[in-house]
Amino acid sequence: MRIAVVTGASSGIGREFVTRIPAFYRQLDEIWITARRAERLEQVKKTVEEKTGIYVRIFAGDLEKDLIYKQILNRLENQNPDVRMLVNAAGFGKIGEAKEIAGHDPQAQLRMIDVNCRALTKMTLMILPYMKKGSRILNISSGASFCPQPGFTVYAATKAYVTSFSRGLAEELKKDGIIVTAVCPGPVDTEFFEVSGTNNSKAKQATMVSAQDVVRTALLDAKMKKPVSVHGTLMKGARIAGKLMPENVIFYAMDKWMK
Ligand SMILES: NC(=O)C1=CN([C@@H]2O[C@H](COP(=O)(O)OP(=O)(O)OC[C@H]3O[C@@H](n4cnc5c(N)ncnc54)[C@H](OP(=O)(O)O)[C@@H]3O)[C@@H](O)[C@H]2O)C=CC1
Ligand SMILES: N[C@@H](C=O)C(=O)O
Repeated sequence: MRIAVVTGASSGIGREFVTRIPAFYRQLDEIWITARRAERLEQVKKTVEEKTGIYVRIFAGDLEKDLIYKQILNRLENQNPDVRMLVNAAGFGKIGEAKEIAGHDPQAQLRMIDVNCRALTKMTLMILPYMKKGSRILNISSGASFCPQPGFTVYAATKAYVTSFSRGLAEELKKDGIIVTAVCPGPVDTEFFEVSGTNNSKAKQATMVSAQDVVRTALLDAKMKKPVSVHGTLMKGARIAGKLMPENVIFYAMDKWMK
């Protein structure tokens, strides 16, 4: 049985992947989707099943808790599927200085590390034994992984982990023919900014792209076995600048970017 697994499937980038994966892998038997909001997952299931005929299996639960992994692992052990694609899209950010955020919500940034880094790593390591030559892992990182971002410090640090983890893993898995792509978008028009807190940044609003465009680029880049997928000229430039610019110039630019 050939399957794809998508986390963060209840909205935004993850949901967009679920709708596009059937055209990417035409011989899938099932897509397994996960997020906390079960009713949202039901809507995604209905839409995708009606459109493609592929069975969508729901795992509703919180990636900060153990139960969801047990449920998925149980199913993996019972069905021994060939996982063609894993998309780790679940994640969130909180805008603000680290000390400020900790002052009104002491757990928020630790939870961010749990979901953005720990859950992504745990899911990847759990599913890897079920992947074969030609399987793909897409980890949704961010342009925020290109350099430190004061005012979004912990979030940017979690995404630096995701990009680094994905690039290292991509090298390790080359011998097995498994392709890993870190997807690094700039601002994307999703519910992300409802969760992250007010997005006053005019630069972000002016450069916002759609989840459709980001996912289309990501799937093409994964097809071409690229280790990093960056949608759009601006973010491609930001990636190069993050490598070449002196730190004081980067921090000046980040200050403007966040305002
Ligand atoms: N939007 C943007 O500007 C950018 C986003 N990204 C990254 O893209 C990814 C997807 O974000 P995006 O689609 O934009 O945002 P959304 O808020 O639309 O989607 C986030 C998804 O993550 C799931 N999720 C969050 N916390 C948990 C949890 N504890 N357990 C299980 N699922 C969880 C949510 O589901 P539910 O609430 O139902 O649990 C939801 O499906 C994230 O990793 C984000 O960091 C990267 C660059 C830019
Ligand atoms: N890239 C976006 C989040 O990851 C942002 O800059 O807000």
